[in-house]
Amino acid sequence: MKIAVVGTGYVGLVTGTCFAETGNQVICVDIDENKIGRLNKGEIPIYEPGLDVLFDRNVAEGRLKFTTNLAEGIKEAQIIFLALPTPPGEDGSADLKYILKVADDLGPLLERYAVIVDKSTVPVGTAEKVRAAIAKSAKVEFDVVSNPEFLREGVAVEDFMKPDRVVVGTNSSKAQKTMEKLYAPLVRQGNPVIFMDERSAEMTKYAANSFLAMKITFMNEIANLCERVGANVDDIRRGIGTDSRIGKRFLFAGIGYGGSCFPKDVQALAKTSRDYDYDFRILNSVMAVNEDQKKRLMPLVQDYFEGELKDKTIAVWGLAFKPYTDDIREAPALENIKALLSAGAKVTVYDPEAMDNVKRILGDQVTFCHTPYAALDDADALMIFTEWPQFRTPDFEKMDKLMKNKVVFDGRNLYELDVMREMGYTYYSIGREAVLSLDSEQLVVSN
Ligand SMILES: NC(=O)c1ccc[n+]([C@@H]2O[C@H](COP(=O)([O-])OP(=O)(O)OC[C@H]3O[C@@H](n4cnc5c(N)ncnc54)[C@H](O)[C@@H]3O)[C@@H](O)[C@H]2O)c1
Ligand SMILES: O=c1ccn([C@@H]2O[C@H](COP(=O)(O)OP(=O)(O)O[C@H]3O[C@H](CO)[C@@H](O)[C@H](O)[C@H]3O)[C@@H](O)[C@H]2O)c(=O)[nH]1
Repeated sequence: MKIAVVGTGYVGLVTGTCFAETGNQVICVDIDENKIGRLNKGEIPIYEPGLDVLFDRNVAEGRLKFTTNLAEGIKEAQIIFLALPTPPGEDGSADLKYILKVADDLGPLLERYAVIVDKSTVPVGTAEKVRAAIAKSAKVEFDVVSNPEFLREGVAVEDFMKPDRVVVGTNSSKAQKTMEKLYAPLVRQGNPVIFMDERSAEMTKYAANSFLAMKITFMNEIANLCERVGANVDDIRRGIGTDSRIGKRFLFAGIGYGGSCFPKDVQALAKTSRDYDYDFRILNSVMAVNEDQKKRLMPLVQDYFEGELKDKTIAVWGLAFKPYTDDIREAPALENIKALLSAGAKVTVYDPEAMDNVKRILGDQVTFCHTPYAALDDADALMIFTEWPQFRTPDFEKMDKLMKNKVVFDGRNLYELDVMREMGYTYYSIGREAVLSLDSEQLVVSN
């Protein structure tokens, strides 16, 4: 089939590349000339494992093309994906200006029937707005369907090519047939394409992300309680995750969820609820708890250094909001680094992929290091924010020689408590040890 993908960011690029891989002719459109220039030179602007192989093959075989010209991109398309940003507005609602602008532009350009697909995460009612915007000037028949995307960054290709499920919202049998044909190669593994009305499809995406954010937040609260009652959240995770009704995934306590999706989508669903006069109380708690969780380690750092961080050097391992991505949107590391800097600390950082993105924000306020060990040179403490695999089994002896103090504040629970204790490290993690002295704001964890 002939496909256009409008918006060549994370989702657009993966969608375009994967549909080219299943034999379609794909043109990706973006207004960012620099991005399209790089893509036309064969450069992928994001770090996403496994994307390069598919990208190179499909570009080389002529199935994947790029343009800044919307008219040229959609000219022959049977399906037009909108993979455009939906950032939070000031009131938390998803800002639809990018989507509705493209919808306005599309109307006069459509020359034949096409299925316009909302791939972006959009609130209930958006498909109707997109339809109305296109209809203002369209001279041909078209359908608008909702097809939310569930891929995770870092494993996006795998998620896209082997989806747990595909959700499509439409009342048009013609559009349904087109979407069935498009997704047939991806759902052969036995996972379904679930058809429903478009409002339910739009809600499904927010329900999925909010549920997962809630699941993580629940475990973060269990972790906080573990520190008070003297229990270990890792054991609780194993103890409850083996119950198939609960499931093992997304139960890892840590320094709070981040990324470009959970924070904004939970906010947007809360806003939709308010718009419909419904007080979605769980969502409000999820947001409030996550804000606190991101700050969970700072009181421990302050306490350890008796409030005196001035001229202390704090090494930071991990900047990306999670491993296998260079994405730093809503990354807990950033907020913590800013807190360290404003307390007067010097900060040395290492991340295998995300340092260039952080340089654009923090410039020379922190020292960027080429290895994790270089960041530890003369450091008074180490803080960990991302569970990159290389941080899991470091050379502790080497660390010992480099660091001034053997102190680790770990927001991802990477190391065994007894191993750290045996090696003489002072080790703080999330929800795994009893609290010795309990002042509601300034927790001191035993080690
Ligand atoms: N990133 C993810 O992991 C993920 C996963 C599932 C769903 N989503 C949702 O998908 C949507 C897109 O997310 P993303 O992370 O790919 O966004 P992104 O910001 O990485 O990319 C969006 C792209 O759209 C382009 N763009 C803006 N206006 C345009 C226009 N008028 N014409 C053409 N291109 C235009 C931008 O230049 C940019 O390249 C969002 O709604 C997001 O919530 C994201
Ligand atoms: O047990 C866990 C799992 C995740 N996280 C954190 O949760 C955040 C989000 O992680 P993840 O869901 O893996 O990353 P995303 O790429 O943001 O993917 C989410 O957001 C996408 C955009 O909507 C959806 O498509 C995906 O299905 C959904 O998982 C990150 O900060 C993780 O560190 C935890 O703290 N504990």
